Amino acid sequence: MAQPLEGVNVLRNPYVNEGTAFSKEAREKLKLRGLLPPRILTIELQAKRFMERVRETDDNLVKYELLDSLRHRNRTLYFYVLINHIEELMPIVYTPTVGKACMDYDHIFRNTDGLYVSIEDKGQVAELVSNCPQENVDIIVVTDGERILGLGDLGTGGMGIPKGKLSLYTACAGIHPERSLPVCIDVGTNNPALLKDPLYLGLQHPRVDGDAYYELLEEFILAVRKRWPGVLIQFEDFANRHAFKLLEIWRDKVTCFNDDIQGTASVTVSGFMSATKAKGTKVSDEKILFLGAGEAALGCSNLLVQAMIAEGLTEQQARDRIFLFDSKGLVVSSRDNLSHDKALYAKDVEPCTTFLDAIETVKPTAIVGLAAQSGAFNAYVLGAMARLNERPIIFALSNPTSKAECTAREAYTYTEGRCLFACGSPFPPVELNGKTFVPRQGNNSYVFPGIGLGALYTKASLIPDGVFLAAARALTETVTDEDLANGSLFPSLTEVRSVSRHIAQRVAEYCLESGIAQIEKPADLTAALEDYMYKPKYLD
Ligand SMILES: NC(=O)C1=CN([C@@H]2O[C@H](COP(=O)(O)OP(=O)(O)OC[C@H]3O[C@@H](n4cnc5c(N)ncnc54)[C@H](O)[C@@H]3O)[C@@H](O)[C@H]2O)C=CC1
Ligand SMILES: CC(=O)C(=O)O
Ligand SMILES: [Mg+2]
Repeated sequence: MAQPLEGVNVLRNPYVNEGTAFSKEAREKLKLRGLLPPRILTIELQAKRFMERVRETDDNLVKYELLDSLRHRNRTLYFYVLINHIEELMPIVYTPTVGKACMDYDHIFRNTDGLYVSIEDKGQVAELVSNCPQENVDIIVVTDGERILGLGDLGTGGMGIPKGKLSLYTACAGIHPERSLPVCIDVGTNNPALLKDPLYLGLQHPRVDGDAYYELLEEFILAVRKRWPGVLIQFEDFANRHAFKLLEIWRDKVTCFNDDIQGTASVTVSGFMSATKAKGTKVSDEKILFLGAGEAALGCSNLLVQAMIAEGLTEQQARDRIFLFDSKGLVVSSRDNLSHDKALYAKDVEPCTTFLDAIETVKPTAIVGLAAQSGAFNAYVLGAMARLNERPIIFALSNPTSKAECTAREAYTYTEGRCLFACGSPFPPVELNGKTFVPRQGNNSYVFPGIGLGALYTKASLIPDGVFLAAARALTETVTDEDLANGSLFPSLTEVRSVSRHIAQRVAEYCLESGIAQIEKPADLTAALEDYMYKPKYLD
C-alpha cells in the first residue's frame, strides 16, 4: 500500500509543496513541524518575494533558471506567479529566452522532469512510459530537437520547448500541470558543437533517420496511447522533412496536431482577419507573399486558402493570391523538383532570386516572414511595401528575436506608421510621430492553449483543420476596437485566460457539431470550461 506523503517528502513534491505557506494544522498533520521557519506566509507574499528576486537581475537566463527551479519546488506558486505576471514572464519561459535556455541547456541543467526516449530504447519504450510517475496524462508536447525555433538542431536541449509550451498550456488555458508531459525524442544530433561538448546530455552521434526513426516514433505514440488512451499529442519543432510526414501518418489515427504547421496557421489567419477588419476589407482581398516555404509558411498558406474559400473564393482563386519565396527564390512553375505542397502555389512568372525583386514582381499587399532570416525585411523591402500599399501588412514571425525579419520599430518607421504589424517574439511599444503603437505577437501561443482546452474538454478523437479556422475566428473575436486603434492585431496578454477560454469554447462547439467530441454538450459550456480550468490554489 502506498505510504501517505509526509515530512520532507512533502516539501520535495512540487505538486503538494506549499513551502512557507503551510498552515499550522497542515504542518502538524504532515509532520512538517521544525522543517520550516515558523512564520506562515500567504501565497501573495511568497509571490512578492519571488518577483523581488527575479527583478533584481537583468540577466534573462538567470530569471529563467529562477523560474525553472521554482517550478521544480512548488508548482502552485510557479503558476500563481506566471499567471499574475504573464506579460513580464512569458518572454522568459517562452520566446525569446527559452531559445537561449535550449542553447545552454546542458550547462544550466539542474533538474529533470518529463520523458526522454532515445533510439537506444527502441523495443522498450513502453517500459520508459510506465516509469512516468503521473497516473493520468492528458497532453504531451513532443520534440526531437532538430528545429528549435529558428535556431536549428539543439538535440536534447530542445526539451526546453515542450516544457515552455506546457507551462503556457497551464498558465493560459488552465490545463492541469500534473496531467501534462514534456517529451524529448533523442535520435542523436547533427550539431557539430554538441557532438564535441563534453557536457552534452544527449546521444553523441549523428541523427538516426529512415525506418528506424519512424519505428521509434510509432513505438512511442502507441505506448503513450496505450497507457493514457485519450492523450493529445502536440508535435513541436521537428525538422521539415519529418514534420509533414509525421502529421500525415498520425493525424487521422490519434488526437494530435503539429503546432508549427497548424497552430501557426491559426494565429496567422487570425492576424489577417484582424488586420483586414482594421482596414475594412476581407482576407480574400489580400495578395500575400511569404518569405519561407516551410512548415509554418505552408501551414499558413493552406489555412489562408480555407479562410478565403469561406469568404467566397474558389480554391484556385485563393491559391492565386498566395506566393512563396524560399531559399532558392520565388516559387515559380518553371522550377524543377518542387514538392507537391509548394507546387500548388507555384506561379507562371519570371524567377526572382531576391525578395525585393519578388515584391516588385508580385506587388503583394502583405508579407509574412517565416524563414528565420534576420533582417530580411530591410529598409528597401519595407519601403517598397509602403510605396505599393496604403496599409501594408507586415508580419515578421520568425523566432526568437535574433531571427526576426525586422523589428517593430523598423516596420513602423519605414512604412511611416502605416503598416499593420505582428511579430513572432515580443517587441516593446514604439513611439512614432506622437503616436504609440503596441505590437503584439503573431505566435501560436495565442491559440494552442485554447485549442488544447477545447479538445481535451470535449475528448475530441481527432483535431481536423476546421478546429484551427474556428480558433482563428475566435481569437479575432477577442480583439477590441481599442486594440486595433493601437495597432494591436491580438488581444492583451493580461486577458489571455479569458481569450483561451473563448477559443476553447469555439473549438468545443466545432468538435461537438462535427461529431468528433465524445461528450454531450453541457447546458452552460462557458461555465463548464471555466470550471475545468486549473487555478493555482493551495489545497488547505
Ligand atoms: N510565430 C510563430 O508562431 C512561429 C514561428 N516560426 C518560425 O518560423 C521559422 C521557420 O520555421 P519552419 O517553417 O518550421 O522552418 P522550415 O525549415 O520548415 O522552413 C524554413 C523555410 O525558410 C526558407 N529559407 C531558408 N533560408 C532562406 C532565405 N535566405 N531566403 C528565403 N527563404 C529561406 C527555406 O527554404 C524553408 O522554406 C522559424 O524561425 C520559427 O521560429 C515557426 C512556427 C511558429
Ligand atoms: C513559436 C514556435 O512554435 C516556433 O517558433 O517554433
Ligand atoms: Mg514551434
